[in-house]
Amino acid sequence: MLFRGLSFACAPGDALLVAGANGIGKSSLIRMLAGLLRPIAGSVASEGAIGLVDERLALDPNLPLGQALRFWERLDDCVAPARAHEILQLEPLLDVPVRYLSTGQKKRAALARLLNRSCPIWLLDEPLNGLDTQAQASFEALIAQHCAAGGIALVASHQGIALPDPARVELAEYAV
Ligand SMILES: Nc1ncnc2c1ncn2[C@@H]1O[C@H](COP(=O)(O)OP(=O)(O)OP(=O)(O)O)[C@@H](O)[C@H]1O
Repeated sequence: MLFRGLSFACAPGDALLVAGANGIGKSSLIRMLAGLLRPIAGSVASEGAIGLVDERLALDPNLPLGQALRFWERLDDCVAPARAHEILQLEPLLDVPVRYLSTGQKKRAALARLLNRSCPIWLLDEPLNGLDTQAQASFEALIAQHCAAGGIALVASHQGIALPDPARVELAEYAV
């Protein structure tokens, strides 16, 4: 048992920060919200498509990045993939096999998958991990834009992250 008695709601435009020490259950909560893990008790209701970014890249390590991203761009009916490549500065990397990308480059590739889906609910598990200061600031700006356009951003992070007027869930308060 990780936590009990936790309840919250997010409306369009909301940002919510899930905070807590290593192992408290932030990733588990995010996986429950994404429908990948079933809580022992309680329920999750959501309206609208959910985009999850966590430590798993979900890109073929043997393909050049452009081709690996194209797999998802086709599945997701993405109409303007070049936009995400540009925003995340992936253009110079499109011919590089995914397995050769650095930690931060891989994270930017995962974020491109998220942008290409244009889904209203973002579940972000440690989204700044591996990003340099400039890439962190750019992604924080993207989160602010997403919320300003009526999206929801729910973020688990143990490092400081700038979110627009965030609500905060301190998981330690619900720990069992
Ligand atoms: N499938 C599983 N079966 C059993 N225990 C698990 C499982 N997945 C995670 N745990 C345990 O649940 C606890 C919470 O893990 P979780 O990954 O949710 O923590 P976290 O708050 O995201 O940690 P971190 O900040 O280190 O990423 C940990 O003690 C972990 O070992």
